[in-house]
Amino acid sequence: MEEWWKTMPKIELHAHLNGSIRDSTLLELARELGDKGTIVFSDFEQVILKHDRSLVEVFKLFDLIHLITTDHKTVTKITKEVVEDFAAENVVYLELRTTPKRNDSKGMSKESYMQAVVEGLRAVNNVDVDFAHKLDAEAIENSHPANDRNSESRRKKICVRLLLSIDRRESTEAAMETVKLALQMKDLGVVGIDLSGNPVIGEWQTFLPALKFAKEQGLSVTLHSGEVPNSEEVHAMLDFLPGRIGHACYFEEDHWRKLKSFKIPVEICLTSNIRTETIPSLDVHHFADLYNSEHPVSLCTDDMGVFSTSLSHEYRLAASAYGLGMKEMHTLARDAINFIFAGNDAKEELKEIFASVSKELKA
Ligand SMILES: CC(C)=CCNc1ncnc2c1ncn2[C@@H]1O[C@H](COP(=O)(O)O)[C@@H](O)[C@H]1O
Ligand SMILES: [Zn+2]
Repeated sequence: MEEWWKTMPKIELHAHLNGSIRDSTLLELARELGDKGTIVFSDFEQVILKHDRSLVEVFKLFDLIHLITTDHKTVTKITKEVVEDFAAENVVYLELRTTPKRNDSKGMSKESYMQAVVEGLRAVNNVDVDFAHKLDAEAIENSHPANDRNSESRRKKICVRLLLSIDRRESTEAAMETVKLALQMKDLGVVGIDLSGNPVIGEWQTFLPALKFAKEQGLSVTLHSGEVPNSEEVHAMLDFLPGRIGHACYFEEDHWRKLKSFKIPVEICLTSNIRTETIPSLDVHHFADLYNSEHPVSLCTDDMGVFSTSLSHEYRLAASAYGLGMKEMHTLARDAINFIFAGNDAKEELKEIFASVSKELKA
């Protein structure tokens, strides 16, 4: 029998596309590029197989990953696989984030990069993907004609929404371009903006105009916050009142007070924080205090490929580190519905899914 942390429905709110690639796919793509002479495969292989990476090494690995994922076909393939992997472990709602990238040598614009991502969502065929309400029925009908849908009435379903990330290396103009693209893509399941990238790079003031614009235009915003000590930036980020924040590792007393009084939900990435040594061990992780004070939190993977984890594994870790039982885990997973960025239809559907499992738990 599969373990309950795998079978229980889960919600993933903090997953970076290029950090979630299967090791096998990464190696396969690297080998192809090695054969072509674009990269030295053995260097790459060593970095992928290394597990105790420092913060600097993690961002080096991202640069390497970007070297091998910057053509449309690959972006489509990895998107498809990442969604399939989350669905396979019963993630019922996924907010997948990615940085739209321009790559002139491949004829790629930020927009065509995102089209390739959407292609990947359409290409998933072992699970139904709800990613855009307007296109939902049509997409499902095309990929599974009515006849075989009857025989597959118990197919799994995953609801996917997209967040476009602004990389901290980007200029105000580039950030603004990403926000405008997100607005254009609202009907394709884009619900918000993320600010991410190497936390020692870039200034809050650079991104603020684009983030403000996003908010004014009705997009939700989540921010990587407190990945390195930067008190002033954390205050500015909290004052911005984002829909959620990620990490909150180097928070001080004043920050916690503000976070709690503003009730800003926190995306918690246990393995990521331990691997990158932003938190020394699970027993001193801020999850415990936030959970005990009933502050809204959600367990997330961050980069399930880069950190060799899965959302099920994150739940198992939390269960054993903080002594939480099956019912508490179910409630924790369910309560994330309150701070997903998708609209009410998706929320209602998720409530039903979780309610039917609650009944089973009580039975
Ligand atoms: C090292 C450390 C503290 C890791 C915590 N986690 C992260 N913090 C900030 N940005 C990230 C993190 N993980 C992934 N990213 C961003 O997401 C990108 C990969 O996904 P994508 O290309 O946007 O599809 C990376 O290049 C990086 O810009
Ligand atoms: Zn992240």
